[in-house]
Amino acid sequence: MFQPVKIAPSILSADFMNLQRDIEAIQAGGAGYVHVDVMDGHFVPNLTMGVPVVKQLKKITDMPLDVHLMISNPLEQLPWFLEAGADIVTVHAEAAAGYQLERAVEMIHAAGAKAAASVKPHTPVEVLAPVMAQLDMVLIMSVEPGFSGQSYIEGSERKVARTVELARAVGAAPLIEVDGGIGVKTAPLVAAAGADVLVCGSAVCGADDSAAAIAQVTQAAEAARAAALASKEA
Ligand SMILES: O=C(CO)[C@@H](O)[C@H](O)COP(=O)(O)O
Ligand SMILES: [Co+2]
Repeated sequence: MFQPVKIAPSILSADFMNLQRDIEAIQAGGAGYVHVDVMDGHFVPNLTMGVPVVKQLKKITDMPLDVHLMISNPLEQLPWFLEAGADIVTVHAEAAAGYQLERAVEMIHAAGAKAAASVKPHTPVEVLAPVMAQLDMVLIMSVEPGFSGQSYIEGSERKVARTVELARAVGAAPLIEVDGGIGVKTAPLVAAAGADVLVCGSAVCGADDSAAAIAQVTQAAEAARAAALASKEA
């Protein structure tokens, strides 16, 4: 908990006709990861990008590719994304019932990538208990997955705090990423609760100056995190 906060700009809000330009801008602005939202039109009611985009991104940036799979039957497609160069792969608990989530984590690790699991807003984070000790990252959705530009669901920060507790209870310390409606106003809430990685779509890739936006969100998050830490120590 309380590692330096990193920003993972979601390229879903980037200008696809100028994607390389946008990637260079977020890298220069200090982004920690490139967040790639893969949607299949089935698990979520939207269709976005897939393996070819991950392959091309790998050629133009050395920022870690944080691939958020919002797809049904993730075990079928996981090998494709791993082969394409995904550095962190997130699988949704709702799409990987029973043993499938454990299997997904094994497959990701066997390929040398980092494994993450995500829960939608109405799914309790407790469903991740069977794999919590193996996870490199937990992704808490603070909007219903499917679209960028939605408003942060109030109270999502409580789920972040709960995730910290659950992880600690099994002696684990996965990174905690929060995704959906994160910007200067909401970043402080989740950072104070223990979030390490903030996905920002419209607030960063949708901004005129993405580097300035990264700096503003990071500053807001770090200030809240420092205040939370100070109040714990007091
Ligand atoms: O996974 C998703 C949406 O399903 C996200 O990564 C969004 O793309 C983030 O966009 P903003 O809410 O930050 O605009
Ligand atoms: Co996402």
